[in-house]
Amino acid sequence: MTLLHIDSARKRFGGTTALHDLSLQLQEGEILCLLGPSGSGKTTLLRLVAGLERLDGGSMRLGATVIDAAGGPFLPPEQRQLGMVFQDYALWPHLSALDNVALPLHRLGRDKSREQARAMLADVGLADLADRHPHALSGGQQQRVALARALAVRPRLLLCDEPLSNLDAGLREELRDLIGSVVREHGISALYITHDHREALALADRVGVMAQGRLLQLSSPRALLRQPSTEFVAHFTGAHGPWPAQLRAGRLHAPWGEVCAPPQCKALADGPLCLYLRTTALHLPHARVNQDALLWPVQARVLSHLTVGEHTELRIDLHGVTLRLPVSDDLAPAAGSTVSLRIAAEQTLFYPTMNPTRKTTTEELT
Ligand SMILES: Nc1ncnc2c1ncn2[C@@H]1O[C@H](COP(=O)(O)OP(=O)(O)OP(=O)(O)O)[C@@H](O)[C@H]1O
Repeated sequence: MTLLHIDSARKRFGGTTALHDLSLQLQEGEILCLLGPSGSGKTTLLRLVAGLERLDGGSMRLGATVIDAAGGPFLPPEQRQLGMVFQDYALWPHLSALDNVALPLHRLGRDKSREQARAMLADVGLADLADRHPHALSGGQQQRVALARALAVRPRLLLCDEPLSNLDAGLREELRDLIGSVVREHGISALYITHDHREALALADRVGVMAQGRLLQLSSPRALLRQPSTEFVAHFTGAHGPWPAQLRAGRLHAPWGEVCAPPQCKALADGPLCLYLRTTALHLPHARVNQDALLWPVQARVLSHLTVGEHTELRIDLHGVTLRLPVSDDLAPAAGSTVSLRIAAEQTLFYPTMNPTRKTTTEELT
């Protein structure tokens, strides 16, 4: 069942149009992540849903209730039954973790509200720190308190505005997984905004990619990875490229030579194309691959080795595009050497273009 209906939402700030007639629907129990670069309109959309801004065009419904319609009804934020988690935790500094979580439950009375707050703090792994004040908690712990506070009121919808962006990389993953599991356990729907595609892909049931106030694609993480609808979406969700290519009579002329065009080119007209790929489509010499797969042999130049946490990565130059490839420690060819790779052709992505050397930018989307 649909919980949140956003229908042709438009928002202007002076001469800037922050949202251009954006429509989407969020289902009950769904975690929907909005992903996009800075200025794409993510926060504006979240603030409109929260009731902190008003629509200039279109409408929004929460269940059967119209919460905002341009020139029509507007439901104040406090009547929308929403929970919110922000980047900066927004805890009361003079209250303990327990009292921060219990405060919005005050209608239940002191004992009951504290009992529920304690249970919620236990759900986010903070049972032992309930009596600490925010200044005595780490950033990650403060964000757990903020999450517990937002969920304690059993909101119909949880709104998260880049909740992990002030935390270190390791902690971000841990808290991302906690948010996902606690939100799902409580059966709550969430609208979650981020500019980190890994975060969105790991957490969401569906991801919406935004640029310049428009929704470019709304898909499951799997569909988004396999079939990004535009070059911009491919690039923004971590695909590498572009490599210029030419399609001619079932053959592909790529920088690494003339090869058999993969099935996904069938729908495309002959002519210049931009080719993108994810590192999962690149196989090292000894990697096991499906023998029936169409593989293109390529040579890449090793630029350097990087140690990323417990993993080693090779920085390679593949026909003019630099990318990082995870490798095992025992396979670490020297910088300056050449490494033979195979590209899983069926996992490559193609976009028609008039000028195969250009990179899509957000400006071009307007
Ligand atoms: N209160 C405001 N007054 C004027 N312009 C605004 C206001 N809020 C947002 N904008 C503009 O609207 C556009 C969308 O901004 P928004 O903050 O929604 O983007 P965002 O995707 O959330 O970016 P970020 O990731 O940097 O927060 C931007 O051009 C921004 O400058």
